[in-house]
Amino acid sequence: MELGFFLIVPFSLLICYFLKKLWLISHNHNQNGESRVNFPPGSRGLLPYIGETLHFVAAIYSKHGFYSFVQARHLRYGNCFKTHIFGETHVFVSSTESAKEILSNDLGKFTKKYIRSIGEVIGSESLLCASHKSHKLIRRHLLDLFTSRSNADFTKQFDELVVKSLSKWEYKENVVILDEALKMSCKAMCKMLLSLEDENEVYMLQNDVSCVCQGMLAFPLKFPWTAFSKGLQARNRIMKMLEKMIQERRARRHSTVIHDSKDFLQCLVVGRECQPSSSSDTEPTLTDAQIKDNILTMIIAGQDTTGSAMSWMVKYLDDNQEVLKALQDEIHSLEKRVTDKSFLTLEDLNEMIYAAKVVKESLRMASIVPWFPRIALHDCNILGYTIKKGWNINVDARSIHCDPTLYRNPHKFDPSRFDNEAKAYSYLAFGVGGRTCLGTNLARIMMLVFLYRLLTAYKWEVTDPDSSVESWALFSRLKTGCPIRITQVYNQTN
Ligand code: HEM
Repeated sequence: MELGFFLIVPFSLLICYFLKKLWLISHNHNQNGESRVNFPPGSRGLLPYIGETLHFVAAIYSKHGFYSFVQARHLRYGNCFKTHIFGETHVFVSSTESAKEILSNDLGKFTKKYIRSIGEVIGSESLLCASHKSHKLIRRHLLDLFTSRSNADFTKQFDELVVKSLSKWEYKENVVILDEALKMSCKAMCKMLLSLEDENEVYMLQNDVSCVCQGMLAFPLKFPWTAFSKGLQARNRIMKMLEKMIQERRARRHSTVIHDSKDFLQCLVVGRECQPSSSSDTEPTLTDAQIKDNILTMIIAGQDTTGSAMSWMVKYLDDNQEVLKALQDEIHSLEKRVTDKSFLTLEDLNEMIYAAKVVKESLRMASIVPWFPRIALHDCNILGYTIKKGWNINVDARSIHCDPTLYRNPHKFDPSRFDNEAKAYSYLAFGVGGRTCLGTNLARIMMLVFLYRLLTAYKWEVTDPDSSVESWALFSRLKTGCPIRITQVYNQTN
């Protein structure tokens, strides 16, 4: 009787298995129960909702960070694969053709999508989360602020700030580039957006922004001790501060006292009086909620990315002394021409031809924003595979940046590869299309000014070469933060 039972169970399971297979074949479905159309390769995991979520979370905590999850599957399946995480299907694509189709989005087949916790913490009116229609309006208003005049003002402001910050290193031996770069980029954003300069206020805002960033990545659990709740609380404090500032700006508008702060907030509050507007006169101005959410968005988008990029750049230069030498030669010859002036100008930066390539190559190698999330609005076909409406489709910028058919010897740090124009859609450090980074020029300015001042003020060497990445970070960040040992450079003028 017992033996019979032990034979019947596996036998029945076997029969069930074959029946299911027969059913799937007759109904034109594959083993996962999907219709036999050509879906991208990849695994949906063993359990329905969980899918490959646990693998993804394990990658987040690994030495190589969350991107290692994508990288492993890219190696296994190629330029297009699918996975199932947090109950949703995600497709990753990494060819220039697919990047063009998705990012240019000429046919309106895709839209941007962020997970719920991101939307709640950064705000539903943020450029990152707003509906297609609102996004267009907000983006047009913000674009008006990034003029050549504001770039020129920003160059001077940022240079002043870097000179001041670097002078404080004089009595230090060791400096962590990421910490210093985050402070500098946060101060720069506060000044440009809000004319906020008070050290304490900037410090408090930086802490709140960091809580918001952590909340954006956290599980949306609203208990007082969770990162998500802390992110929301920090957001509320920032919103209150911005509300107060907006009221002050409105009051100033009617006052007879002349104020010279023409920061971004002022321009957005006062509207087209301040802007040589390209947006039509009939276009609605932004609501307070839109202004507040997008000031917060710009602080986050501008601070963390640029801070991380600077620390990667210093690490790559330290790892590649011959590049550092060529860069030093360029900067020292420029230094001879600019020493008489107090601060760098945009024209000076335009002369930093090799340095600009160093910046570009650092951003390619680091791929600070490793993939760009979108969602398919209709069933469609990408690289010969069927993509279902509602699936997440991510353009894997990092794989494109490391594709040996696009970049020879892609893991070598070689700025001179940009002597020639890169192939269309192969360089995605700032994205492409209607969602391209608004701060591309600002980021370049910050990185060039920082390079110039670092190389002319100090000699340095990285003291911890570890290239592990931080586990829970919004953007790709070095875990060590890139610590350096510095010695001051004394030139003839000292
Ligand atoms: C090295 C520094 C930076 C990098 C690598 C970077 C990268 C990017 C990328 C890749 C995107 C597009 C993402 C997508 O298409 O899904 C983006 C969007 C954006 N970036 Fe940056 N960024 C940097 C600095 C800045 C700065 C300084 C600002 C300052 C305002 C800024 C503001 C924005 C905004 C507002 C968006 C959203 C644009 C939209 O959705 O229409 N970024 N950035």
